[in-house]
Amino acid sequence: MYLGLDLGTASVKAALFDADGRLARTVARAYDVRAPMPNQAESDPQAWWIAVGQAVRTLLDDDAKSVHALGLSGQMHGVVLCDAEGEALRPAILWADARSTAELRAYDAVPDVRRTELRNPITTGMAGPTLLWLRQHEASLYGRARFALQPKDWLRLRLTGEAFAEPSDASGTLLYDLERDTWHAALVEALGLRLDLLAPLVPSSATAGFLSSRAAKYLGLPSGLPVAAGAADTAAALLGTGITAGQLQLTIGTGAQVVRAEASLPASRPALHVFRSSNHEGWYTLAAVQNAGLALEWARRTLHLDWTEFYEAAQQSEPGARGLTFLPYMTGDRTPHLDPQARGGWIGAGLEHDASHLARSAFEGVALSIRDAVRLLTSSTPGTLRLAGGGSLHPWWRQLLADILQSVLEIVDVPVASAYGAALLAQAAETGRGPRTSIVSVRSIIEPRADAHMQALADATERFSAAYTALRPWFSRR
Ligand SMILES: Nc1ncnc2c1ncn2[C@@H]1O[C@H](COP(=O)(O)OP(=O)(O)O)[C@@H](O)[C@H]1O
Ligand SMILES: O=C(CO)[C@@H](O)[C@H](O)COP(=O)(O)O
Repeated sequence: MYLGLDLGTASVKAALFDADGRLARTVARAYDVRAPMPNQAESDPQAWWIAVGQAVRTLLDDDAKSVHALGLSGQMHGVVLCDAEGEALRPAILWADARSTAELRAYDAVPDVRRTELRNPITTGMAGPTLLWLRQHEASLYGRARFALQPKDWLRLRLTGEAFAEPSDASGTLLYDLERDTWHAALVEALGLRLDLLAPLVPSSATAGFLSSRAAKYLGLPSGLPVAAGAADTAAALLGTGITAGQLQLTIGTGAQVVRAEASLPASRPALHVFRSSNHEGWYTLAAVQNAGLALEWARRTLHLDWTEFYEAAQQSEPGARGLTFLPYMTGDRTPHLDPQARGGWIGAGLEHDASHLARSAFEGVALSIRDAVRLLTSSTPGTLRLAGGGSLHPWWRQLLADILQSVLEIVDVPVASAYGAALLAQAAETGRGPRTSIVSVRSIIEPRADAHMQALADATERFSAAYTALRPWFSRR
């Protein structure tokens, strides 16, 4: 058996797969994302550690002795500032954090050629700008830290006692040279950041340490098991769902990611990311929707509804939510607007609206934001997208997505694609043979409808775009 651990933004997913790639069981444990100040998003790594322990111990049952190796995947871009043993010096600063707006200017001073080698827009929430913020605002912690790690690399340090990074997460830090496929030492130096904070790089499918006796006891596993370097959650999901060059995937979790796997290193395009995949040679272009499950969760909590009630309320409203618009930009927007100052909320509420319209417009707003990302990535309406992620499971929501995207959605039979990708990397690390091809198959297909309610959705689309355009100057003055 192979254990895949996906350290997501909202929860950790632990999943056990047999050597043929069949899912045996999966367990999730949630933790909090906090905003101590406006524009911030943090999580406590100790809460991650507790959730990992609970999830793995619950998952294992009697299978502990049959586990051959572990692999990790995790939320991208964030920073855990820690000591040599992985003791976090402060809460992790996450991808959804926009505190580093002023620090983005430091990248302007870097010669263009180096910026091009990053192949990515300069945005808040990425490790580079976050480290610039930490150097400026928490200089003593910054000076004292031994490592600045991405979340799953921090988890691996806690599991093995060794610190490593790997290309799929490192390429999402704005400190990585996509052309030479290594840390961008010259850029790190030009920014005045500490290169020694970045861990040595190994391939995603390499063994990057062995389970320490302390961690083994904590998880209920044998000590000495190989732990694969693993991959960023999006890269792991691509491996898990078996997407190949040219195919498109939509993952919906806390954020949503629209991804096209690429056979060669793509040129950079405004408001789109280019990251390394988990293969030795492979990349993907990513349109990043900053607020998906995160915005729905916010709306649901604000309306004091549980998920079942939230879906029921939304289905009681007519399409278009009787003219109500919801902007989901709770933590700013990446694709397409690259606007960390943007914010969310309901616009156009009148006495004719009730909770059902508020709920329906929240789902429509998130779907329309995903539509914007899809359009920017593909410049058209894509025929088919493969769907993954814990925020994409409800049948009514899937149909609404297909209708708003006007694309066919393929539903695969592995609910935890990133954890599956992590387990495939664990198997590759143990066998030394490179990741096996995913065995997932398409279980069902959601066809977009083209009936009467499409006019209401078309009107909602127009209102949604106009609302952001009208509000952009107001957001920038906030
Ligand atoms: N029934 C649901 N419908 C839509 N979104 C949901 C539902 N339940 C949870 N979510 C949202 O989906 C996200 C969890 O999905 P998951 O793939 O586990 O995310 P992550 O990898 O970010 O932890 C959370 O942001 C949560 O608010
Ligand atoms: O920000 C990105 C990609 O740019 C995400 O891949 C994050 O890593 C969040 O993932 P989820 O927690 O939403 O799955």
